[in-house]
Amino acid sequence: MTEDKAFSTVLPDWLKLPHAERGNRIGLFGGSFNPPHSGHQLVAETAMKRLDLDQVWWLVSPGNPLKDHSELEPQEQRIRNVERLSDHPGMRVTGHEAVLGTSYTAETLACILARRPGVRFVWIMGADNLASFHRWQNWRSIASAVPIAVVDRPGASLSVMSAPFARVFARHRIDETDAVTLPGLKPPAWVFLRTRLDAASSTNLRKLRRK
Ligand SMILES: Nc1ncnc2c1ncn2[C@@H]1O[C@H](COP(=O)(O)OP(=O)(O)OP(=O)(O)O)[C@@H](O)[C@H]1O
Ligand SMILES: O=C(O)c1ccc[n+]([C@@H]2O[C@H](COP(=O)([O-])O)[C@@H](O)[C@H]2O)c1
Repeated sequence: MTEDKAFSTVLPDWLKLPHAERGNRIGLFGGSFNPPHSGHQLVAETAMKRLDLDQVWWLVSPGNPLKDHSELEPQEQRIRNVERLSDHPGMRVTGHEAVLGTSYTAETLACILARRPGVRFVWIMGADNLASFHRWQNWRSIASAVPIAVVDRPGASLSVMSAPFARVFARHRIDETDAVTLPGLKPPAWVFLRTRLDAASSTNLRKLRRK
C-alpha cells in the first residue's frame, strides 16, 4: 500500500495532504488563521490570480512556533472557519502539519516536496511575516526550497525592502510584472506583490470578541 493510501484510510479529510498532479502550480499559504478574515482571502486570491496557480493550500498551523498559544482556538475549529471563508474552486484547506508533527515551515516543506514530486510549489505570506522571516528555523533553506510570494499588508510595505531576507536575497527578487513566471523558477526566487490593501487582523478580531 502506498504511503498516501495508508494515510487516507485512517485520517479525517481535514488532516489529509491535498491531491496534486505533476506540473500543477500550487501556492502554500501557512497561517494561524485565529480567526481567518478578509485579509487572508485577499492574499490567497491575489496569489492565485497573479501567479496563475492551479490551487492554493491553506496550511492551518498547529501553532506558530514564534507566537503565544494561550488564545489559540483548536486546529479543527480554525480549519472549519477557513473552509467557510475559502469556498472557491482551487482553494484547499488542511491541518496536515499536525500529522507531520511540526509547525516549522522548513520541515513541512521537506515533507510536502517529498510526497508531491514534480509539483511547482510556492510559499505565500504577508509582508509583515517577511520582516521577521530571518527568525524562522532554517529560513535560508526555506528560500532555497521553494519560490516565495510576499503580498503587501498595511503597515508592513516599507519594512519589506529593509528586511534581512530582502537584503540577503536581493538579487533573486523578480519584478512583479513577471510574477506569473515565479512558480516555474528555480529557487531562490521571490516577488513582492502590491495590491489593494486590507487592514483586517486576527488580533483585532479577537479583541472585538472580548468586548
Ligand atoms: N490583512 C492582511 N493583509 C495581508 N496579509 C495578511 C493580512 N492578514 C494576515 N496576513 C498574512 O496571512 C498569513 C497568516 O496570518 P495570520 O493568521 O497570522 O493572521 P494575522 O491577522 O496576522 O494574525 P494575528 O493578528 O493573530 O498575528 C501571514 O502570512 C500574514 O502575513
Ligand atoms: O518555521 C518557523 O520557524 C516559523 C516561524 C513562524 C511562523 N511560521 C509559519 O508561518 C506561517 C504564518 O504564521 P502566522 O502565525 O503568522 O499566521 C505558519 O505556517 C507558521 O507555522 C514558521
